[in-house]
Amino acid sequence: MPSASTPQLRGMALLNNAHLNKGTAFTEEERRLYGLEGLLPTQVENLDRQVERIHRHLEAKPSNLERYIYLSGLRDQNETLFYKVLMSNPARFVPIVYAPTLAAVCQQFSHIYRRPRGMYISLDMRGRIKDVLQNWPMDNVRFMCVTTGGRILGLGDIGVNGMGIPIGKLDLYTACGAVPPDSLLPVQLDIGTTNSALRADPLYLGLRREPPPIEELDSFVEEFIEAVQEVFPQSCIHFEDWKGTDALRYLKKYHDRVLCYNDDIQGTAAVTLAGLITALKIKNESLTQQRFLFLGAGSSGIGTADMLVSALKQEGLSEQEAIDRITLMDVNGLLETSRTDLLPEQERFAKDLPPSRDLLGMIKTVKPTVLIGVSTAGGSFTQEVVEEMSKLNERPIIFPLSLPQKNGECTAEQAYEWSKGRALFAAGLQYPEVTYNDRTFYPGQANNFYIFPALGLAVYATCPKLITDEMVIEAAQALADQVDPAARERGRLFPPQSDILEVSITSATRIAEFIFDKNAATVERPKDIRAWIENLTYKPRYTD
Ligand SMILES: O=C([O-])CC(=O)C(=O)O
Ligand SMILES: [Mg+2]
Repeated sequence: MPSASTPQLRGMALLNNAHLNKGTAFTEEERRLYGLEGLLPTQVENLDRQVERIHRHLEAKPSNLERYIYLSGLRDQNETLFYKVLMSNPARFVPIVYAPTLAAVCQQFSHIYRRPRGMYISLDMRGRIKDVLQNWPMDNVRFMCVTTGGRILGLGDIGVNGMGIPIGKLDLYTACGAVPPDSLLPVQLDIGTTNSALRADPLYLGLRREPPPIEELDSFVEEFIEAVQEVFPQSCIHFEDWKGTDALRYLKKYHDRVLCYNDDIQGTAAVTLAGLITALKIKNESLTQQRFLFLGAGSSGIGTADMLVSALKQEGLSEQEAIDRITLMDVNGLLETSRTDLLPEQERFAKDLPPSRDLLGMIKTVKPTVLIGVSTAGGSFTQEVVEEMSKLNERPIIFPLSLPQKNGECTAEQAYEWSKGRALFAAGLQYPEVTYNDRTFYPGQANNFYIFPALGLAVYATCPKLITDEMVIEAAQALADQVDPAARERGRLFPPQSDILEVSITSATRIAEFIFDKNAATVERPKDIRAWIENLTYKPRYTD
């Protein structure tokens, strides 16, 4: 991709450069100047007219997967137009370039593959990762979204097919947070895959081997992290959709060493916390009055539980008091002290209770006010579970967060129906409004896209050396504070997606302020932080 110092491209080379191409929007003068005359139809159009045509193309497509493929092609032809389309209607396009369509995209990634995007760093490149990173044409990389594909959404290990996720997450940095796209680099660490069906697929694009033992993986990741520090010293490493144990281990290892962030741990935790803060404003209760039960104790479950402990401590509880409020169950049952399979991060939450695999029984024992699902066990919040929560609580807080839809612990309709309209509900995906007993309910989408684009924009602007949990909690607070009382009145837990850019800029301003207050920024504090941030944001428009 070109930078300011790139010599002016001409003719077909200019039309084939997605970064500089304007297509039919090249003016007559530009067409003369750059050898484009005769290469374009006569009409000179503006960006809005071009967007209109794209909308028509998209309408004619039979599925969101086809729309995704079409939009990826558009990005390869004309980046400005691609982002203009996305930003013209985020509520419509986020579900296409991101969840839920991304689940289908990732499952078929090797089959629908068209052109390379981002970087693929494989185990075979050990010892040379630094040289390989230097092949990337841009040197101002500020965010790398990195996956191994080890746990993509609720799809398990899908190896390099997971590359759809870093691409999609980074699209949202721009579409929802206006972070300039040329500062973003999607990365797939190809470590092989445990998925034998994929390895047997002749079209599969990754290494056909099992992932290496842990020590080997650790040294590969270490070489990668070190190489990033040298080649892109300003870049934040955004870990996404690694196998749960890897996610927890590497965040712990690197969070106070390099600028990094784990979206599944910290982002999911922050958006859940934001939803809780809003739900508690509706209930007029405090966080310290709650008891939390989690189904799922992987990276998202533990990450959210850890962040709750931090938030409860900020509200005055001791660490032990905070931990006592939180109970977790996973596929092997309750996290309790006799279990021998727990990670250190999980052991801290182990209860002195007998073993149990019975969610309903656990609800009766613990009497939670908040039930959170991060288990990928579709349908596990049964009617009995929701009814028991509703027996214990006037307004039960029920967040089935697992993705994709078939992995969700219950649907919005089920939660409202089984709780007789009393549940305060958020899911990982956006459900349409639900009408129950003549009342309309607005299910929230507790998705980390309310957090990472805003946090990313704040980090882009302030250049801190590390991302701390406190900054992430500030992001949650900033989000919750943007749900106004009238919206809360209608049971809404999150701001509308249609305003996502405005929401992200407001959050980013708050987070940046916080970073300056903590003396964690490495740039000078401006007088008007919001205006300064707005000035740094990417605007999809053609430049001369
Ligand atoms: O990608 C999403 O929509 C949420 C997420 O991080 C995950 O499920 O891993
Ligand atoms: Mg994720």
